[in-house]
Amino acid sequence: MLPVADALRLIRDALRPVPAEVVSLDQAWGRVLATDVEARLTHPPVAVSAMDGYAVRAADVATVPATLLVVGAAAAGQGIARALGPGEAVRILTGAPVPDGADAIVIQEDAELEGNHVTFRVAPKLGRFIRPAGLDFKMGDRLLKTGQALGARDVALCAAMNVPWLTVRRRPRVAVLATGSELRMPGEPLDGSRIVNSNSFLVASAVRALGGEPIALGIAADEEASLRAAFEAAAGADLLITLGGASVGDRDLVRPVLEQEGGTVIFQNLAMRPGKPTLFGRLGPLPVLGLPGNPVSVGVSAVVFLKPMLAALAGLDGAFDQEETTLLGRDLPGNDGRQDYLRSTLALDASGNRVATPYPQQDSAMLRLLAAADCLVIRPPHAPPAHAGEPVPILRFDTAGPAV
Ligand SMILES: Nc1nc2c(c(=O)[nH]1)N[C@H]1C(S)=C(S)[C@@H](COP(=O)(O)OP(=O)(O)OC[C@H]3O[C@@H](n4cnc5c(N)ncnc54)[C@H](O)[C@@H]3O)O[C@H]1N2
Ligand code: MOO
Repeated sequence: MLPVADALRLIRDALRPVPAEVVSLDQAWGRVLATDVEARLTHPPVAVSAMDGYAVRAADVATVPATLLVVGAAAAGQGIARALGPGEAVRILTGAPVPDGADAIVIQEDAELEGNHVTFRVAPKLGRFIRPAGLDFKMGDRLLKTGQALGARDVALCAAMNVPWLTVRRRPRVAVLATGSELRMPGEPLDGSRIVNSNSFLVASAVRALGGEPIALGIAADEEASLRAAFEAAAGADLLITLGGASVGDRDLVRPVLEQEGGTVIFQNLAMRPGKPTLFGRLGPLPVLGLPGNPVSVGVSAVVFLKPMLAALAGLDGAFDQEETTLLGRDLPGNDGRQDYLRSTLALDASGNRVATPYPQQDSAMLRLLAAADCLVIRPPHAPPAHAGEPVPILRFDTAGPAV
């Protein structure tokens, strides 16, 4: 049985980022940059006022009260044509260009206007409330980097940098194939001991949440011809995920058919629970992840494998380090040789610490607890008994994308 960390390394070594495409800003959220992004302007382009008030020469207001002549008004995007002379002030609004000659802004709360004269009772410091040109960024500054996923703030920054188009990785296309003659699609008539296909929906939804594009290949029967046809339909995808038929039973055909078709198996059988029969291989250029059929194995694999795989296909930096640490909410017995992923709730204790509490029942077929869980507590192979209050590694379900 291969340790999970080794499996992740083999997966990382086998995956390459998908090609890039150009998208407009309104399609950019959640995408991963395939080039650095440079500012196409300087922001602010000129010195501007940070407040509503009066632009002055600080030296004219060094002794207060001081009265100056108001010679014009400046608003955002609309400066005044002439420079400020001695004894002069300009009415100025937030964001307006500061007139030449002015070197401080006095806010209007500290000024008294009478006719076209303004009196100040507070002496401003040199440069007060003036944002110099380029305070935010300068033309040519590289503010966003290749491999970065774009959140809402990043998209806004690109817009402010006057960059309307971005070169990003196209969404990885993930073909999803359920296998099992017992399976029916939700809503189909069910007879006998048919099972409803839930796994395809979990994986397709997770692929979407992780920035990919799922391709639904439906259900293959437990027959070689059916699997073969489905494998052919996956050509052109960036990744094929098969669900079920991964174990050692007579009807577990994913591996035999993959090998018959000239594919290779890079690993199978992991020291993990659930998810032991997980397989990773290749069919020509197509990476193949074979997950066991148990719905909980699929849910766990979505976090443990799918997330880093989609990150690697999208060229996302640093996404293989997803573990966090929280405190354990209950005592746990010592572990055997498989790394356990325990469905757990996450809550704050009375002191404000985050606490992860595993459910007492962890059967691999119980989808209900998978859906209710907030995170997975990781129990490394041969971990000694753990006590409530100890720090433990966890994987969260709710940290898919770059969000805001
Ligand atoms: N002798 C052994 N038997 C088993 C071993 C083993 O090492 N030796 N491993 C066990 C482990 S661990 C797992 S996990 C399962 C995985 O088996 P398969 O990958 O072959 O999964 P299936 O048999 O196809 O299905 C298992 C279970 O899940 C249901 N299922 C399948 N697909 C779906 C779907 N798309 N949606 C919802 N539910 C699905 C299926 O009906 C079965 O109930 O093997 C153990 N056995
Ligand atoms: O590894 Mo299986 O997924 O334990 O249930």
